[in-house]
Amino acid sequence: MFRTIFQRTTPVIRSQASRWSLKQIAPSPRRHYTSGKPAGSPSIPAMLAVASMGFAAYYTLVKSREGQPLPRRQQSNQPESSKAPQTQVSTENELPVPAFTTDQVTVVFVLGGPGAGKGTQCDRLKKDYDFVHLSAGDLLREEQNREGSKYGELIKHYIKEGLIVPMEVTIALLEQAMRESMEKDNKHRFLIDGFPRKMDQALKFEEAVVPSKMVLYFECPEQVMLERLLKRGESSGRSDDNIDSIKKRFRVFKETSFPVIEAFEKENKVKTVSCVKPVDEVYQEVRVVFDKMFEK
Ligand SMILES: Nc1ncnc2c1ncn2[C@@H]1O[C@H](COP(=O)(O)OP(=O)(O)OP(=O)(O)O)[C@@H](O)[C@H]1O
Ligand SMILES: O=c1ccn([C@@H]2O[C@H](COP(=O)(O)O)[C@@H](O)[C@H]2O)c(=O)[nH]1
Repeated sequence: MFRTIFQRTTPVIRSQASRWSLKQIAPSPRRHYTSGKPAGSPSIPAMLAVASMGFAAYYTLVKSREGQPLPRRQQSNQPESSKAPQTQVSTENELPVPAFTTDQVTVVFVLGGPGAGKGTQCDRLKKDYDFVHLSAGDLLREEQNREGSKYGELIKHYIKEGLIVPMEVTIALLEQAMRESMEKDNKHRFLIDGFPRKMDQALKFEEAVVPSKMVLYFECPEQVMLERLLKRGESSGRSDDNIDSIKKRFRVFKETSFPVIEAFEKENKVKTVSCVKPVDEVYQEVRVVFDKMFEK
C-alpha cells in the first residue's frame, strides 16, 4: 500500500461507517478567499478556513463511526455479491482500519490529464463490467450546486481555478456515494474517475476507505486534451472548460497529480492505455486490460 511510499499521517481510530452526509458537517466559517487573488494563491485566511473546514468534515466522519463495529482486514475468496458487512474486534492500539475491505468492494482509480477521455471510457466500462462510475469532479459539482451546501462557494472557487479541493470533502463525498450504491443497489465495484489527484488524497483514501485494486491511466498529449476540452467547452457549461482554467488544470496535473500515478507505478498497480485514438479503439485496449482483471 501507499504506506510503503509515503509517511503515515496522524492515525485515526476508526469504526464501520454509518450512512452520513455532508449536511451533518459543522457550519463552515465565512468565505475568506478573494476572487481578485492571483490564480493558485489562496490567501492565508482562506487556507486557514479551508483547513478548519476540512478538519470539521473529517471529525464529523470519524465521530459518526464511533461505537460501531469495525470491518475485518482479512481477505476471503467469497464472491463480491455474497459479501455481507463484517464485524471485527479491535483495540485502540490497532492501526487505522479502512471503512471497507477489498473483499467487500473493488476500487479502480481512473486517472489521466484533464479531457483525456476518462469519463467517456468509464461510461462504457460500467455497462460491460458491472461497475459504478463515480466521478470525483461530478460529485464535487453536485455538492457545489446542492442547496444549503456549506461547501458550494469553496468548491466553485477551487474548480474555476483548477485547484484541488481539500481532500476531506472529496473523500467524504466518495465514501458516501459508495455506501449508497452498496446499500441501495448492492453494487460493489467502483470506477473512481479523476481521483486521487494528490499524494495525501491517495494515502488517506486507501487508509480510511479502501485500498485500490488497480489504476487505469489514460495517457494523452496536452495538445490533444486541449482541443478536446475547448470543443467540450462549447456546450458543457463547465466553468473550467476555458483556456485560462485549462492551463491551470494542466499545470496542477503535471506538478501534483502525475506524481500520484508514478507512486502507484512503483506498486505495479498501473495499467496505461493511450487515449489518442478514436473512442472505440481506445475502448478495445481498455477491454483487454479489464478482461484479464475482472469478470463481466
Ligand atoms: N478518444 C477520443 N477521441 C476523440 N474525442 C474524445 C475521445 N475521448 C473523449 N473524447 C471527447 O473529449 C472530451 C473530453 O472527454 P471526457 O469528458 O471523457 O474527458 P475526461 O478525462 O473525463 O475530462 P475531465 O477530466 O475534464 O472530466 C469529450 O467531449 C469527449 O467526447
Ligand atoms: O478529486 C478531485 C477531483 C476533482 N477536483 C476538482 O474538480 C475539477 C474538475 O474535475 P474533473 O475530473 O475534470 O471533472 C478539478 O479541476 C478540481 O478542481 C478536485 O478538487 N478533486
